[in-house]
Amino acid sequence: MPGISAKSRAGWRSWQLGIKGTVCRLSSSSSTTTIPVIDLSPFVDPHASESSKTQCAEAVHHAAVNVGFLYVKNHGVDPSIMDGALAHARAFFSLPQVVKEEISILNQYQAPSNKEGTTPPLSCRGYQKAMCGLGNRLMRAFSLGFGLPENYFAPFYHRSFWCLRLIRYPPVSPQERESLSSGLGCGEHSDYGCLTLLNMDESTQALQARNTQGAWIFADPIPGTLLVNIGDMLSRWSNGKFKSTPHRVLPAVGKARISIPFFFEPNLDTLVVPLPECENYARAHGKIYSSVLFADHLRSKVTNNFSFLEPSPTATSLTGSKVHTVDGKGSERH
Ligand SMILES: O=C(O)CCC(=O)C(=O)O
Ligand SMILES: [Fe+2]
Repeated sequence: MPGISAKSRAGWRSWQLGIKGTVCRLSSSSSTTTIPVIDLSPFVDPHASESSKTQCAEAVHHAAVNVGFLYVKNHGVDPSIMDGALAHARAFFSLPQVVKEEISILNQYQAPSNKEGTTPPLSCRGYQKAMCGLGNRLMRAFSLGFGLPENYFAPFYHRSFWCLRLIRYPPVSPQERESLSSGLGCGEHSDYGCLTLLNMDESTQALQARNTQGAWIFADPIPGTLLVNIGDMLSRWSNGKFKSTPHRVLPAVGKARISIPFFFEPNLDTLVVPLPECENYARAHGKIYSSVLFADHLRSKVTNNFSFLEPSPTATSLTGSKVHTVDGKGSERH
């Protein structure tokens, strides 16, 4: 999830080339790098062979370690679900301002429940289920990639504290696009959770990821794929081995852009214990991470990033029976 205050990291290793499978080759003036496109069908097909799963898990692992971003194709989410969500978002954003403000994050601390007259994006149950399904498939691939049992992460995700966000970037003039201080895009940040599953409209040259050479690389939509990126929490879970790559969004000239990030997170009460399987990596890079309760991690990120928030409850009360969330979604629902 984006921080409102941008954060950057120094000293990133260069993204490496040469991952197996299809590759989307993207160039910038100072470097060439790739965001791999990975076929996730072995984790969709219940009859897939173990060797096809292992191969796919290796590709996913490689991308998470070296790039922090990957496209997935044959991911098991029906295209009509993805397109339907974009259509809902478009319909919502074209509503009168006064209607949209009813559910403004500034007007309430918890998302409204599905009440009479609810605007279209709140009927998002099917989308949420599809994204949680995809998130679980990816976590199975990550488990195998770490050399763990395929269902290692399952107990941490059965009450995922997911968050769905609909974003519209208003169109800008060429001058405003040049001026990053216009505030109309999304500033450089890394996502603070585990996995972000991004559904974007057809606009190009908007989302950019920063490689270790500091070059901004466009991550344009590829039909039939979803873009996945690793967040800070999963990076920490992997003892820093997975990259939580900084990214940003430039506003589009003359045309609004819609994007729908789905933040697939563990249960709020998950104690994230950095994986011993990655300790060698952590030692070699001079940093061993400590365990953290996901609720504590989330609370500290959210309160740092959203200045309008009042001091939030303690972690212990957050993990209790009633959860409030600032992003309009919470857990305990599936
Ligand atoms: O709109 C996008 O393409 C990305 C948004 C994003 O990075 C975020 O919400 O964390
Ligand atoms: Fe982000």
